[in-house]
Amino acid sequence: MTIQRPRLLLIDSYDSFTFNLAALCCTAIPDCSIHIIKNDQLTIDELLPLLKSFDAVIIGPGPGSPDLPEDVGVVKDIWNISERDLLPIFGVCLGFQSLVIEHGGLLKRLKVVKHGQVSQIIHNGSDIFKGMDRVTAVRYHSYHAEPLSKEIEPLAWADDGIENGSILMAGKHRTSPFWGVQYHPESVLTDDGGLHILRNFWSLAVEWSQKQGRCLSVLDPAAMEIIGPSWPNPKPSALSTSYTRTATPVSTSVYELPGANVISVCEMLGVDDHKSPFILLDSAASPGRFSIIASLLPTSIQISYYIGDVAVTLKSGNTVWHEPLAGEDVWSWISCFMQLAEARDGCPDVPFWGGLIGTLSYEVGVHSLDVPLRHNRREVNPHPDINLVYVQRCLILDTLTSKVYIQSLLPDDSTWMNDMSNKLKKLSFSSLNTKAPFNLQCAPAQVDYPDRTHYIAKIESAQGFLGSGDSYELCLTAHTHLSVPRSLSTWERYKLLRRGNPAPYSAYLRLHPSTFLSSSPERFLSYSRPPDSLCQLRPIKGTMRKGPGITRACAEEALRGSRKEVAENLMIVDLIRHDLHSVLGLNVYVHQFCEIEEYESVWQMVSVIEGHLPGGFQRNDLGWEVLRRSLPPGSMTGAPKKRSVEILQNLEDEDRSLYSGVFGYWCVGGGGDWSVAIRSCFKHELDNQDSKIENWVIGAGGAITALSDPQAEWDEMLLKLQGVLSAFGAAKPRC
Ligand SMILES: C=C(O[C@@H]1C=C(C(=O)O)C=C[C@H]1O)C(=O)O
Ligand SMILES: NC(=O)CC[C@H](N)C(=O)O
Repeated sequence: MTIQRPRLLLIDSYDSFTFNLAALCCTAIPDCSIHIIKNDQLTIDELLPLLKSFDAVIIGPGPGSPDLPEDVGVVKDIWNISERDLLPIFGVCLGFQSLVIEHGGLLKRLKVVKHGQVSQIIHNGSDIFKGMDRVTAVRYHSYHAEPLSKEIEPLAWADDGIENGSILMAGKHRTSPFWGVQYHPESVLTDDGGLHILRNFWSLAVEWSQKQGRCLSVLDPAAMEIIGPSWPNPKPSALSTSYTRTATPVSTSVYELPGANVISVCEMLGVDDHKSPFILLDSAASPGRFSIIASLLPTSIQISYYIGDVAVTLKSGNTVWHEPLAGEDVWSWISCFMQLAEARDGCPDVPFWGGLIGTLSYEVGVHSLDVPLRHNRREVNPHPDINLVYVQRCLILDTLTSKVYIQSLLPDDSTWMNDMSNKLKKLSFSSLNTKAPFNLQCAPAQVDYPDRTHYIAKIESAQGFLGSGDSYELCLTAHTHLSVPRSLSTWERYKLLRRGNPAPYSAYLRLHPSTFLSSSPERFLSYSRPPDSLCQLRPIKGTMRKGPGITRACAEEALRGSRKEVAENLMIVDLIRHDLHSVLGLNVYVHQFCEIEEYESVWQMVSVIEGHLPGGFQRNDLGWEVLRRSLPPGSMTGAPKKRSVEILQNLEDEDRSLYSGVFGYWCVGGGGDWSVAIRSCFKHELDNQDSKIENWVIGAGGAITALSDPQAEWDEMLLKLQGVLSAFGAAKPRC
């Protein structure tokens, strides 16, 4: 006799914590398989026959109200299934609210909403709380449900004191096998209230099913077709596995060059030739370590793509051609390109051997969430959404060991490599220290700041969406436009930015038709080379100005000690865990939670979330798949991501474009590193022509929560602008 694995169905209401819940279920119920569907994927009539093949249903959290069919979809109907279709169901937050109100309860708004707040849960130690003592749990809700009939039996409460009084935190149906919790069992800061509750639910569910003599039907292929495979389910490689390829060998030579600095190497490689593209990913401050400088050939292939195009545009020298996507998406096209470019035998000490480097716009992520883009965007935003160059020769500077690596993917490239090594040896590094003064006169820019009244009105309107349960946190941003006399080259401008605001993820990317300068402190996603790839994300939430007397201890008290700041960070940590779990399955953990890190002009509160790609996976594009499924960066949207992005599309006045997208690389060895495009500026080449003025854009913003003070958020936005404005000789904005 074969023993059937427990089979769960998770109904997702477009939340950003769903895969955390799936991971918790899989930990609580060993060897279970879990299928995830969206709440609007099937009608109740389509769903009913499928339920016979499941042991239990989990109904996840989500934005909006359990009263609105467009927010809860099929969840509204599931509580009314007939006696003979009954099966155990567990609802979380929106799912729990729905359970209560569909059984005669009342939905109310909290006077003080709870987003990312930890509460003590008061319970009587019975039923799903059996064997549990003190429970602290994280809450993300604007509504709460009050049972009015005897059908729902309360099981737990939180005491919100004068804010909201006593709020129902858990309950069960008196006769049907339905349970639910208002808090989030899957949050990283929920303790025993997570795993233990789900284990108890499962015991009660099994007990109920045995009593009823409930037998599971097989999940036939037709049903599998409808609900899809179980999670996790990494997409198969975009390239047919029957294709055999020989990986390109990487040639490397290594030199110890104490004092080697990025600026002089770039100048040696011809950065001053402004007609040609140039690529520098610059670790200009800790914790950055390696700086990557491409040595592009006149024929280096540039790949660009605008959302909506049916082909990718390639350019090599003066030749431009288009490769049709042929029904695939651009992600798969790039994935195939990189699988064909796979390389081997590079130096294991360096993260990049060659590969694609460039930018992905914020709207690439918006589009992949299926959120509509602005209609006229191509007329007003001329920057490509994807803009990458294929780097076959590069120099890597290791700031820790002072080693310089010369690398080439081209066959028989020893002449170039020898030439490089001779040139490097001739550079007198000591005299070119980057801190040495250089005399750049920067004519002041004319700065068109966002309008304060307008921005504050938007903050208030964002807070309206937090009150209505549509979002738990919204990262609101705006562009500042600069008109600058054309007195400095973009490279000189970068040197000013780097000196004023050295950052771990600095960059100078001159990639026709866009020029992008970055002093970003935020890594989005890095993935090391397979096999045994490690994915790491480092979201930042919590920003404090540095200044006299503002020590690390002050920053720790103001950021780590603040309920508001920790809640903002926690929400993004939970969201990023979900993004990572979505592709990687169970192996995701929080490596660092809310640590204070020091940057040139600000203190930042940073968390680190890591995950392993499934063991034995030899594919070199799984990191790319994580990137595809995780954009836009959660720290730049808020949670739940999809609804928050929809709201922001309406609240913000223009495309974010390169700002708050990502920039970085995908190495031919399979690793990658992408940073969040913040504390950066960009301009379009069209602008480079005859006018004496050039136009730059700087984006800035911050996370708005229910606890935000609009004036303080405006000041924080100006603070983030400041580091970049210093490279434009612009007057300090008034805070
Ligand atoms: C929105 C920006 O930064 C984001 C918001 C932060 C915050 O709210 O503290 C911190 C880093 C970024 O994730 C920006 O720099 O423009
Ligand atoms: N996390 C949730 O499911 C939230 C439910 C609902 N949107 C609320 O805000 O109350």
